Amino acid sequence: MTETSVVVHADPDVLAQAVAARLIVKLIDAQAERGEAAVVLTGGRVAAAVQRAVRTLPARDAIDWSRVDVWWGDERFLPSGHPDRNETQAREALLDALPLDPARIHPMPASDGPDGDDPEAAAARYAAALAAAARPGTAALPHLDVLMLGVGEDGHIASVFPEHPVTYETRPVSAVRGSPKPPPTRITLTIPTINAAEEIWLVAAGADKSRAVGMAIAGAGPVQLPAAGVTGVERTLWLLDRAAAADVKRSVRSLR
Ligand SMILES: O=C1O[C@H](COP(=O)(O)O)[C@@H](O)[C@H](O)[C@H]1O
Repeated sequence: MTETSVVVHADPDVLAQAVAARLIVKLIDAQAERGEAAVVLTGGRVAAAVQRAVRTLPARDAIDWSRVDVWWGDERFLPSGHPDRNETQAREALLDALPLDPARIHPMPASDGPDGDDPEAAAARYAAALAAAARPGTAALPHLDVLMLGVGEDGHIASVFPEHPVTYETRPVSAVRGSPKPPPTRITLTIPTINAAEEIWLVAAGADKSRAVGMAIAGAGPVQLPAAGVTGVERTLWLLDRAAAADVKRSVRSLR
């Protein structure tokens, strides 16, 4: 039975600190239970703030980072090291400061990677990497303890944009052409893959997110508002600051 909760924090800084603390505990618990942990990162401003907060929290040392797999929910299809790549952001904000096993860091391919400037081939390559990490006898995905998502002003999550054909995609990973948000070419996990994660955390801050967040929690259509279409296998958690939560009914908020 999946559980959905909405947790509201005072401001973006408190939100980032609280999500970082929550993520550290989640990874500690996953390692205690399974011996390893897997997190799916997202890009964007709140994600970067959370990543920086994890770096500064001493409790991060309670995690055996050599047994953490790091995946991405989406990527801007740009050359390796480009400052707008979600991978570059995460490496600078957090990953470069951690004793991770390089073999367990799984960035989405870059546009100057093994498939060149071919996002469909790059998406297929990432799907193959996910399948290769799946445990024998399970679906073509590894166990994903927590998958983090930002929420766009238009209600997009990862690189699944409203009314875009990718909202209907059933393959595990998709190229995205014609993204309404730059850059136009991206790679994304699709909704069915996102929904295979044990927990999904949607993290949003700022008044410009309030309309999309309010409509998604109220149950909008997932094609019109992709944030409305995600549900973790065990848990879906909305982690918001007060401004982003302005249009969320008080009756559905679990904490303030
Ligand atoms: O382009 C993207 O945007 C979303 C949201 O970013 P934000 O800065 O508004 O928080 C992000 O979740 C996604 O990973 C990224 O590619």
